[in-house]
Amino acid sequence: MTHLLDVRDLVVHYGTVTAVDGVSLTLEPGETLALDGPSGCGKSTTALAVLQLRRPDAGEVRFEGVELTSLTERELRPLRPRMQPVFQDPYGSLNPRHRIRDAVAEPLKVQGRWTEADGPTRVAELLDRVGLAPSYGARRPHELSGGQCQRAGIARALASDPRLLVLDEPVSALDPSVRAGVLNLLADLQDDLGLGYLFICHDRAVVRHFADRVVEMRDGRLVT
Ligand SMILES: Nc1ncnc2c1ncn2[C@@H]1O[C@H](COP(=O)(O)OP(=O)(O)OP(=O)(O)O)[C@@H](O)[C@H]1O
Repeated sequence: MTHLLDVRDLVVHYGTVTAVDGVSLTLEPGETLALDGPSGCGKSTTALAVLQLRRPDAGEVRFEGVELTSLTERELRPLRPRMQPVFQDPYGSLNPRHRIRDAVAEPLKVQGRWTEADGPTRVAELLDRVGLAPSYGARRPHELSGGQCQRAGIARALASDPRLLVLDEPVSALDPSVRAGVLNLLADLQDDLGLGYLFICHDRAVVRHFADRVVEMRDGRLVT
């Protein structure tokens, strides 16, 4: 059976520090797997290695059946849109000088899927899909609240038509009052689009509510 994501014996070193020490996990379409554990245990490094934003030192990452670690950057390029990150800091993931509509349009343009006839409509649809009124498209990130900005980041991720979202503490930096709204949005998107979520979070209540399965990490390893 081909999993959406199949990670085997992943190892990542930073110099003499072994941040990830033999992590194996699988994820199916439409499923949320939470990665929980204390600060410094290697959760973010696992996320980066899955996305091939940090190339692992050993192990395999199969995404939709394709083994990524042996691919060159050039070979990875067509696959990258299908696995999108959403990071903790909503402002950090958007260029502060770009209007929201341009940030959401950029993946479409880079991937050759932009036309003047259809592109603006697609951007408006994506903003609507994440609960942002069209007028937000003209704003820049600092003119949005943290929750609105995270929604814009999610719209930008969706512009690539991903199958997998790697969500690294996506609501931890948000005001508690807006967290539930963003989590509900993520749940709706998963229902509609069948996205797989690798969800990094150390808030037990959120994990219990949101995840289908939870794996716990300690000192670079999964504990069972
Ligand atoms: N760029 C880096 N260079 C050197 N060491 C790093 C780097 N990034 C992380 N580390 C180290 O690797 C280990 C795992 O860090 P990582 O950020 O993956 O953990 P984490 O579980 O995501 O922590 P947090 O919840 O605090 O984000 C830690 O010991 C950390 O100090």
